[in-house]
Amino acid sequence: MSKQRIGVLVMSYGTPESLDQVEAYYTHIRRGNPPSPEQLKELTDRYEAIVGGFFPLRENTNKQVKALEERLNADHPQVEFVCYQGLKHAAPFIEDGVEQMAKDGIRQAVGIVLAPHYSVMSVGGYIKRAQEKAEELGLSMQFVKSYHLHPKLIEALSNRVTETLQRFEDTPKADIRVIFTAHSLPEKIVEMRDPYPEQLLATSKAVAEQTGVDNWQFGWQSAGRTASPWLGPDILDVLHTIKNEEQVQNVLVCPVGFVSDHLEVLYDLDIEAQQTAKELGIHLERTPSLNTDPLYMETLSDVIYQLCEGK
Ligand SMILES: CC1=C(CCC(=O)O)c2cc3nc(cc4[nH]c(cc5[nH]c(cc1n2)c(C)c5CCC(=O)O)c(CCC(=O)O)c4C)C(CCC(=O)O)=C3C
Ligand SMILES: [Fe+2]
Repeated sequence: MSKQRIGVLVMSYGTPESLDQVEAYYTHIRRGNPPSPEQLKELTDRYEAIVGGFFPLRENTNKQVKALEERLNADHPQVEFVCYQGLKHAAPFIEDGVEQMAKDGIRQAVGIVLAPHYSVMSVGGYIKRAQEKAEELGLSMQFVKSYHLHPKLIEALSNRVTETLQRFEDTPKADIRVIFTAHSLPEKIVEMRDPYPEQLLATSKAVAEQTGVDNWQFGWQSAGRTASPWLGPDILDVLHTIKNEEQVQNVLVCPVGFVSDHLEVLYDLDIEAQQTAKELGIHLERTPSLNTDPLYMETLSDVIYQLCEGK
């Protein structure tokens, strides 16, 4: 008898492949509205600032998907797991991934997003698109919605916090403010009783507990520049406030909402927040991204398998 075959749609944000694709990418994020020349230049400049217009998210997602497929098949040799990529704003799009599964004759499929926290505006959007395409093709799919408290995820993040605290050398731990961050979303999600802020706080609290960190807080980052308000306080404002009101001089930023090196980490934190910290005389460090951390791959493998087993 042949092995049971399960298709896994691994979804991620997506990034351009080259600088000339930035406009199409940005237009897609803006739901078909092309950016103004100023907006396009501003985004292109940010990509150029991070390692000279290289798009690390592309390679990182490729590596994560490959590592996850290997992990799943090593953990469960009785099943054949086949991973497909589905990106939100770049090719291969979410719909392309679902279509490829159907073409390959996949009968059982699950979907997961490379982002641990659920929001109807983020993960919810990925799932909706995959679900719609799957229904159109008569493929039945199940989805992992969040995995923000999985013990191996907490362990992976805690290891990074503990290791990065060493960079402050002789500074007592109590004098280092740990700031957990995630991508901001429009404030209206709060009225919608969206679980996103609560899940992010739960992850932060679990990591703080596991690392014995008492001096911590949460801050938002990378808010959109639109007329409607976004969740705050923003990390840049937090840096000003804690320096001016509490004389904090050492900050460790841990971006718990992101799992990969990309623009939000390499630009918004490493360039923009670092610049603000320098101006304020704050020593700022950031925890390394998870990327293909084996504990992160095990987290994904576990939650996918549990879903397949109906646990
Ligand atoms: C919740 C969330 C995550 C985390 C969860 C997840 O991973 O899904 C995330 C991740 C990412 N966001 C990314 C890039 C961008 N996001 C933008 C704009 C927006 N993000 C939003 C939300 C999120 N975004 C929202 C509500 C907007 C406003 C427009 C809209 O309503 O959709 C813009 C437009 C310009 C700007 O505002 O900066 C860019 C370039 C990249 C890729 C970076 C790279 O290429 O290296 C990544 C991983
Ligand atoms: Fe974004």
